[in-house]
Amino acid sequence: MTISIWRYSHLALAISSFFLLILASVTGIILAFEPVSANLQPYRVKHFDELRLAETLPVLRTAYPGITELSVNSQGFVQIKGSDDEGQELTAYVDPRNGRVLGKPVPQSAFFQWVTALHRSLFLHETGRFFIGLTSFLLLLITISGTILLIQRQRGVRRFFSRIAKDDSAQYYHVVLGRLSLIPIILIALSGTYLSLVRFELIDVSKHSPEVDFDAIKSAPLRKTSEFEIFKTTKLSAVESIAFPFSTDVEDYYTLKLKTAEIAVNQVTGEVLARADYPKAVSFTNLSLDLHTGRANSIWAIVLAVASVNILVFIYTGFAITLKRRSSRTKNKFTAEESKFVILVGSENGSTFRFAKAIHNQLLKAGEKSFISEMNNYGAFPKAAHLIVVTATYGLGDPPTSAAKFKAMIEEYPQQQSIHYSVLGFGSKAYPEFCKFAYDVNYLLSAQAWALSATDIHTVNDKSPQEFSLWAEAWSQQSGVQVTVAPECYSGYAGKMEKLQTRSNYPETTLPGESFTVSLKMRKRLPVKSGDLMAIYPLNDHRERLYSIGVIDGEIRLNVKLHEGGIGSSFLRQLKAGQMLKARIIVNKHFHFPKGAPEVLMISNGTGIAPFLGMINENSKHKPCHLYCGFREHASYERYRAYLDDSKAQSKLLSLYPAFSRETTKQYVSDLIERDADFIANLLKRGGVIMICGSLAMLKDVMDILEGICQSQTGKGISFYQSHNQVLTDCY
Ligand SMILES: Cc1cc2nc3c(=O)[nH]c(=O)nc-3n(C[C@H](O)[C@H](O)[C@H](O)COP(=O)(O)O)c2cc1C
Repeated sequence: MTISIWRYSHLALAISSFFLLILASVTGIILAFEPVSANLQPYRVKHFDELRLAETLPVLRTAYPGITELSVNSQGFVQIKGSDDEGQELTAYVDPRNGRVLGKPVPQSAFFQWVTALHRSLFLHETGRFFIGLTSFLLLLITISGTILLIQRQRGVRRFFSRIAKDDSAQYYHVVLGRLSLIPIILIALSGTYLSLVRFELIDVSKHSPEVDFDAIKSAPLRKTSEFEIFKTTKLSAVESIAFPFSTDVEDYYTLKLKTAEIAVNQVTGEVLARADYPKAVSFTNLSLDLHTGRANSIWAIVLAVASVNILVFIYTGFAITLKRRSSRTKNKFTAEESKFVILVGSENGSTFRFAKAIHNQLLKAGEKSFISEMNNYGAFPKAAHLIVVTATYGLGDPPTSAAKFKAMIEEYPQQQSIHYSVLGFGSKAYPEFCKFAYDVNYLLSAQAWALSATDIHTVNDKSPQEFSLWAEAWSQQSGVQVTVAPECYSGYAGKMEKLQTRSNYPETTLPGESFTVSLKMRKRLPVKSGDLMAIYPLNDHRERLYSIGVIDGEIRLNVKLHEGGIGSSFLRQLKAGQMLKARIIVNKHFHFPKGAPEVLMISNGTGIAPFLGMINENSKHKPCHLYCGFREHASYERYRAYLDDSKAQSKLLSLYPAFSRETTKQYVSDLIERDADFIANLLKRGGVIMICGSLAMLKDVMDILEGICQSQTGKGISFYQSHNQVLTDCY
């Protein structure tokens, strides 16, 4: 919740000041060139910072007896005023070491004058100055709120400088540049605000001249200027200006205007006649001017210019992010109460909403009553038959703002009828807790009495249209409503059809409810792996059926359960050896054999064993692999036994635990998992991976048991291991 308060403040401040910020930034970029070009002038002498007044004033007075004033600008150029030998007025930059004229001061160009006036006051005098001051202050607040958002995004101050995952270009650049230019922008804003307060006399910077007691002025002893103590100790770089005495009269004195004080110096004795220190605010004003204008240092001026360019980039990327977020808002044609399909979305930056909206639009097009909203708007859905939750993950596996209340609300408002739910998680593997919130939501839903799982949870890494399409296919198959990857999500996705040849199809006597195995030969070597999916189109129309693939000895193996009237299984069952088949291979990367894992535990029931048979075959490195497989009767297991025994003999499979649900001692695969709780907990602690393939009912039972094991033995929920890719599922 807090994140949204800072975000809305950040946005509101940016909206209220963006026009003036653009103007101030553009003019600021131009004005940064003035100190850069000024600093390029050759009027600052070598070792300027070391020069003392005792060295320079006598030289200048000798060279220019008519000198009345000396001033030092912020670039360290020494300018004198007075009259030359011929009595002509003289204004020049000089070398303070020898009095040599270096050049003539040129007034600020008309262009820079114009830009300066625009930057300072918008040509509106005091009113303009007020608005510019206010803009500086707003920039300060924007920077503060932006910094807080950045800290929240990075999950703590200590991670402020840790890597930023690149997942969305506008946001990525907004954040990366924000972090880079944070300090210069804060300084621009602070100094600008301060200078405005000074300008409106809200800060007192009044300088008082020193009060000289003329009665006390001494005319002896006569000292040389080079021996004046104050001149020996004062550096030229500390001076703003020096007024020379008009005459040799002892009552005429030197007036030294330094950066911090004004001092009157007896021209005969060199004594300090009086001193008036400036208030501290004067030093702050000078510092603010240096920081705000870059007048004293070309490199800083360039930094300021770059920071000003960045402000323009922030304005652009900030509004791009906002527009994207707002584009996800949608008006519903049907109410939550009357809709059969309810889509709840957890999205921070709008991209998840785009995908969810594509589903919603397709449902509406198919004539269905569909309702889409934020997850926080969870409520009663009396007519709903399907609930689709599409959510991103943020922070440490946290919900996006629009889903922050979901967990609490779901417990509070149980639905009155059964609803088929499906969870689709969006996330990025660049973060340690991949799609954690989606896993949490899936688990939470699975625990609700009214909720029936329509599909296994699916995840989408970096907005992958392919991964989205896997969910769409699985869900379409269950719901009977076709959902595809809409062009707004991805325009280039087109599944390529491959030609495969049937090698064998057995047993030939398969009856409905029983399973059979189809072996398919690839005409050319396809980059297919066990765990990938194969889509077939049995009626040559949009109707698609998906099967898990096991690859054994270069052949694709499908284990299929024959359904009475099932178009996919009936089609596959009638294939004869040698017959050709057109199919689409769908890469299902998240369910490939985890090569990096130290140990793998596979859990299946029924035909879910198919991908595992291939993975065991793939295990040439003899990684410890354990298979827990459930069947109805011994007969179904017999078909795989020889192969599995052989794999054990070759050390490709370490342990094998079959469970039979329709034999005299009824046992489910979940019973075996419960029995081996300690072993499973230790396997997870060692970094091992659990893979589950089979029916959704089996998945629910197994996940409930795994949740209990994980909570009691590791102190972490199952979603933690799911989000760390230690629990992989592919169920239907
Ligand atoms: C600050 C930040 C934190 C994120 N944290 C996670 C995370 O912990 N786990 C994850 O899987 N994805 C994480 N992501 C990636 C987002 O979930 C992913 O990009 C998602 O597609 C964004 O969806 P949205 O545009 O609808 O908000 C994070 C992204 C950002 C910007």
